[in-house]
Amino acid sequence: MTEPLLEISGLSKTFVSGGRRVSAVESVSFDIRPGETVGLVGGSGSGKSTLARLLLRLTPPESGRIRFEGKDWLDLSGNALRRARARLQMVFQDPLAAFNPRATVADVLMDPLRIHGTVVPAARPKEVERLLERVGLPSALAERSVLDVSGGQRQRVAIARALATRPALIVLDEAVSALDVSVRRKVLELLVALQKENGLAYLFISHDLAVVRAVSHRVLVMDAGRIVEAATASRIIEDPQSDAAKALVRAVPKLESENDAAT
Ligand SMILES: Nc1ncnc2c1ncn2[C@@H]1O[C@H](COP(=O)(O)OP(=O)(O)OP(=O)(O)O)[C@@H](O)[C@H]1O
Repeated sequence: MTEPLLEISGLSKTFVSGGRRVSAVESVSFDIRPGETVGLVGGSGSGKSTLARLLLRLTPPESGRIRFEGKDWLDLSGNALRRARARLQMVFQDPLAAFNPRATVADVLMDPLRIHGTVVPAARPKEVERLLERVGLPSALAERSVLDVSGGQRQRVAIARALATRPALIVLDEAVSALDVSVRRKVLELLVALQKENGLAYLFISHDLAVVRAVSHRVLVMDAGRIVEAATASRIIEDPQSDAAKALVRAVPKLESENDAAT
């Protein structure tokens, strides 16, 4: 069996706010294999974004281990960390929050190429064109301001930026949640196609089980900081065990009728 790409064990994070302790992530353990999409679903406040932030090392855990591509991810620093970061990228719900609002699409894509030295400077404009093409955008978009493209195009630019450093894993945190149904479906199709081409793995985080079902090989259900259920999306939809999964399944028929309305 293939070695896991990412191995998380016993990961915990507590916040203290207003004198109250909140166990945002509690003893979370799971693996992701190369080329696999793991869906992470849960209601508001269940700990999904905190888990993503721990994974990206945007916040340190209290305890637990993360191994990524065979290395102790939490121990890496300096150049080794920079090299490893290229392999683990993230796409957020609102790419504008992560982009410089004065940037052009080309600037957004040039940044990671420069920071990670992915291609030599002379080859960067061509690489920008290639990245745009891979996410289904015309090369003419390169000179446009990031403020001047549609929400769907902007999310494709965010995916292209993540791809720029040739990652093995992309964490997508509510990455299609702000898009309308037909644009969302096209972006999901793009993610699946890119995975087939490149053997990418995804951690696909969403509050929406219907969206997670469309892309995930396996789904983890999170509730109050813990993983309370793990199975295929179809199994969870047909036979949810936990209260959290039951609540997420109840929300699915409504979304399916929205999808029908859009077709
Ligand atoms: N910086 C922080 N300080 C204090 N508490 C926090 C902080 N970040 C998250 N929390 C708390 O941790 C818990 C988990 O939050 P988190 O944002 O990870 O959940 P989520 O599943 O991503 O929710 P949502 O889908 O609403 O974003 C919540 O109770 C939240 O209030």
